[in-house]
Amino acid sequence: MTNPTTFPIWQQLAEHQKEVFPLHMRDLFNQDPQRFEKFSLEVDGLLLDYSKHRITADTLPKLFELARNTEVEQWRERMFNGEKINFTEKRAVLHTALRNRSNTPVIVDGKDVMPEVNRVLAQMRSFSEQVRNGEWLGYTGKKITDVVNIGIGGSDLGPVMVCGALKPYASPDLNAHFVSNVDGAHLAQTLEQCDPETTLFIVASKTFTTQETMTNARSARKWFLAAAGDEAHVARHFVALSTNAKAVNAFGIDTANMFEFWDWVGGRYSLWSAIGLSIALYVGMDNFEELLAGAHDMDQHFRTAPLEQNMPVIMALLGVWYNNFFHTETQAILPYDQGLSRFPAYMQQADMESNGKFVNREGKRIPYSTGPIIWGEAGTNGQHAFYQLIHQGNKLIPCDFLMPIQSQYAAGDNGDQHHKMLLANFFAQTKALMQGKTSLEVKHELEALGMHADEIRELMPHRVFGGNRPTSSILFDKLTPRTLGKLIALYEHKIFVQGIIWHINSYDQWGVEFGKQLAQGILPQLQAGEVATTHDSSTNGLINFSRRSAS
Ligand SMILES: O=P(O)(O)OC[C@H]1O[C@H](O)[C@H](O)[C@@H](O)[C@@H]1O
Repeated sequence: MTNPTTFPIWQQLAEHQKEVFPLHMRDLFNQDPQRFEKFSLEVDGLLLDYSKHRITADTLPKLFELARNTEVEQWRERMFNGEKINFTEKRAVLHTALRNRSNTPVIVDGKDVMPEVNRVLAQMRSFSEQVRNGEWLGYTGKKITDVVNIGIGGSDLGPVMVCGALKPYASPDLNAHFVSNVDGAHLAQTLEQCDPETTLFIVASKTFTTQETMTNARSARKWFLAAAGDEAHVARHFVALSTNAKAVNAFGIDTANMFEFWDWVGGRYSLWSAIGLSIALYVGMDNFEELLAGAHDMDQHFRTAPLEQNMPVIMALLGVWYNNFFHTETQAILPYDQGLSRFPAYMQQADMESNGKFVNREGKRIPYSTGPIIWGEAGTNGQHAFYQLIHQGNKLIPCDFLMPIQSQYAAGDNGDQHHKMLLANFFAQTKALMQGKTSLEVKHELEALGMHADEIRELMPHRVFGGNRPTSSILFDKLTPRTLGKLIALYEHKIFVQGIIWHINSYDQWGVEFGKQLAQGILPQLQAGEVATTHDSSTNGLINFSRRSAS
């Protein structure tokens, strides 16, 4: 069966939702003091508290049955074993091999990929160590002080997010910059901070054909050559991360300066590959390998734990519960950690590019909801912006709250206070979203302030909080490279499980191609300054308006 809604369990879940819907979590907590113990799980130092969800003891067993009916366990093995589960691109999906620290053979097309994976890791170690210890020098003999990663999408977001998160582990002698947008401002503002003599450019592109990256890389090369003069110096200042040796060569980067990866690494799953070179340079190869080790820990857990104790599976099923039975449309990711401020953006690509699909694996239009809209922002900032809607809007928004128990920073004498405040806000928000505030509580509160009864009556509806808003809390000791690796892999596997249940291919992204194709057609028209007549009237109108303004 390919349509999950045709399994009897789907219908049972829909019925069960009708029973659960009227229940309030506040009452569920009052009735069962063991709720936290029953609905929380600790794996390798990561705690997932899923007790603040609209579930009863009957909910997850039904969802596990759905997972079993849709063959999540079998598909999981297919992925780990290198089967070509990305069938529209005829590719295996093996980001797990990139961090396979136990080094067991992983076979693709009859060949073990591990020797190649290890070869590139060794190349990354050797290069990053040379740059960091000053053996690799710029063309005038100076040490590299700035690394500029030029890439976009999966060749940017992962390294940006990880470098932001692992800043406390970074070398103080090396700045990491990331240029992605084809808007010239991004490159120009970055180059203002760099000196051509001491800057290393990493051109990161799986395909090495992406318009934005190639344009930025060409402009960076021009900027560099304007100072360095001789083309021969390019070799010391430009390296490439790609699967496409031919295009790297054609661009003018010696393939000796190329760090390879393979077509079985999806762009949005590529930070574990050579695409992580900027991370290795910034925090050192030992820390990069710790990141891989953390992801490997999570891979082992995901692969071996029974569904009932499997953290990515539980997160995925809760997501399906809301998405398909409560018909929620979005999922917020709210890290209470400044270093993780790009984590929601990273997860946006990982999740939405993977599961934003409208046909199933047979190419049939899907009659049920697939991937959610992922969004979010670091706490506590978000609290002062959009949390109003989460608390009192009329949309149900499941939220993931994430936080390290210990900070990496002591902000002066007040250091501990900062972190305690952050924790207090985290706990308070999830509590408030769960329990809400009743009219009686509002009444007592306002009476205590000495407010007149008429005014209380008028204000009451505005000050009531419905609560019953679902949150997962993910706590961990400290945001170390290893923990970060686990966290990212946790979400990757959550996305995988949901894709299997929805019976879609989570590993292609044809939807991105269409806009790219059209842009390729419009660009020559803009360059030629032609009057546009061949498009719809809106597109013609916009192009022609831009011509007028440019002249
Ligand atoms: O690494 P590249 O080949 O330059 O691709 C960069 C990005 O481009 C595309 O638009 C894809 O949708 C992304 O998945 C990919 O990460």
